[in-house]
Amino acid sequence: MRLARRQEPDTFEFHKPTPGEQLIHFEHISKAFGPKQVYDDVELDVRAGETLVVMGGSGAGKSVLLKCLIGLLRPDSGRIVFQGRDLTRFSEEQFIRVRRHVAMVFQGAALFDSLTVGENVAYPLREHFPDMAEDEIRRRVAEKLALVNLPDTERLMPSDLSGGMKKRVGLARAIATDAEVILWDEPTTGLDPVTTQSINELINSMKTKLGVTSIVVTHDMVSAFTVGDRLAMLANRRILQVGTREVMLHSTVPEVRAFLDARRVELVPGGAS
Ligand SMILES: Nc1ncnc2c1ncn2[C@@H]1O[C@H](COP(=O)(O)OP(=O)(O)OP(=O)(O)O)[C@@H](O)[C@H]1O
Repeated sequence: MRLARRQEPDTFEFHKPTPGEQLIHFEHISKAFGPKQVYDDVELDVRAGETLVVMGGSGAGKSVLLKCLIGLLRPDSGRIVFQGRDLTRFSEEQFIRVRRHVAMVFQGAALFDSLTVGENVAYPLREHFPDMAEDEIRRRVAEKLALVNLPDTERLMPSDLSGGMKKRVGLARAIATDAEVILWDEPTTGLDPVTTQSINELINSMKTKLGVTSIVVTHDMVSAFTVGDRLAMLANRRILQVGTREVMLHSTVPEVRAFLDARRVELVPGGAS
């Protein structure tokens, strides 16, 4: 049934994209907090099925970009176009529907401490699908926990978990609704190398097995160059350069060069592919 014109602004339907097509476009985004100008004319596109890494120094505005995409913050001007729809004009109610398809894995996992692991993962299912049967919720929770290598942990409490396990529960919760786009805010910060590697592998397997599009914000250049199909450098209130690993490794943009040299990216095993 075709919706009446007056209802159109209240709907948000995700259409399965063709891999590689433009999915999201940040268009002339500006944002300030009081006197602090965080963005001035940010331009960035995200393609369906890719992992796009956003890198930049502390306070550059990487997390704010993700928060603008899911409506937790609003740009002052510009548009965020998602499959042809301008999200900056969306109401909170519409963003709730967007968040079914665009899930964020928050820095520090942000689990509910008073809920079991199982209830944490079930939370978005109960929120977005109030009519879903308990059996189906249990099945999906078990499936997602298995996917993040934490099978049979439903009854544990967050306080029983290590930092890496909490991150993985946060991921299971983010993917519970089968979101097509996942936003990762510092997914490997503070993790040991083995857990970091398992998170990198998860990001890659979300893409290869499920066709998920990811935006990853990270300080961790090993992770950035392991998971990123393209990398974007955010600095001086703008996206200064976007490119493949190879392009970025050989960047001649002074800010990008200085950022990468300071992190010795050339020494990253497998970094230059
Ligand atoms: N809700 C807010 N209110 C006021 N200022 C904010 C808010 N959120 C972010 N900022 C400011 O915006 C700037 C960018 O923040 P953001 O968290 O995006 O940085 P970041 O690049 O992710 O940094 P980090 O790598 O340290 O997490 C910072 O100066 C921050 O203090």
